[in-house]
Amino acid sequence: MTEKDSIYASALSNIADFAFDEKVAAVFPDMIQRSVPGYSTIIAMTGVMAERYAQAGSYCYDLGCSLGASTLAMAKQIEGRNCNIIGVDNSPAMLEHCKSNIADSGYSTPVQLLCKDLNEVTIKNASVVVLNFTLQFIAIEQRAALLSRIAEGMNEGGILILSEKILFEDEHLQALNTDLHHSFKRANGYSDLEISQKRASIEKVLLPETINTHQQRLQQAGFKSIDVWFQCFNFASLVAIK
Ligand SMILES: Nc1ncnc2c1ncn2[C@@H]1O[C@H](C[S@+](CC[C@H]([NH3+])C(=O)[O-])CC(=O)[O-])[C@@H](O)[C@H]1O
Ligand SMILES: O=C(O)C(=O)Cc1ccccc1
Repeated sequence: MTEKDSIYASALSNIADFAFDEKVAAVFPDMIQRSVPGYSTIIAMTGVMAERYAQAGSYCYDLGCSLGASTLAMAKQIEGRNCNIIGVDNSPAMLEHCKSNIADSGYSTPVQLLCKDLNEVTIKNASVVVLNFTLQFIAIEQRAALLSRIAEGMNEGGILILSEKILFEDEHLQALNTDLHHSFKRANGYSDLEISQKRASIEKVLLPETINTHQQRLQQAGFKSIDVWFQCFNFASLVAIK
């Protein structure tokens, strides 16, 4: 079973920038479940959408696959469909845990894991591409080029699933949703100290944008039909069809 996240439970004299190291990898399922409202729904529906859009003989990409949650949801739903899943992450610690999760799962869908930066990954013959809470960690000025490369590597009729922490243009809504997110974390057992120390550690590395910015960028990248299919407080998921 997964360990409990207590990384920010005691007062730290120096709060380092958040990194996907072994300490995080060991507690990641607990951390993300207790930190992202709607996480399990987004993962399960990623599988459901993959089932609908996966084209025979194509690739399904899980970009920023972490411990493989979205990969496994897809692997389950597309068994016997002659598709390959490619999971990519640039954290060796996360990918080690991912590898054993895939090995333990027993689904027949072939999965290949790559330890690579997303900017160096070739996307080709893709019918499903998943960016679940990953684009937010990519430098803002690199996001448009990455999405254009993804669109180029996708087949007509393919789907991109983009899940992100989001910002609000309206400052009242921004304050409200940040507050509701913190209440959600408190309800899941995180203390005020844990919430504020984690907030400081992700401040410079997790850079959210508005839904509007995401939609415009997806359109510019070449996607045709774009919609928000899920939102809970300051977390949202979009679909974009090529
Ligand atoms: N440049 C990069 N190249 C490759 N990987 C990267 C890069 N930057 C960050 N990552 C990887 O993106 C993942 C983001 S977590 C995704 C959760 C998963 N999708 C899930 O649905 O369970 C989201 C979160 O922790 O909020 C981490 O594993 C990083 O190592
Ligand atoms: O914990 C938070 O406040 C978040 O915004 C979500 C999150 C989840 C896992 C790693 C980094 C950020």
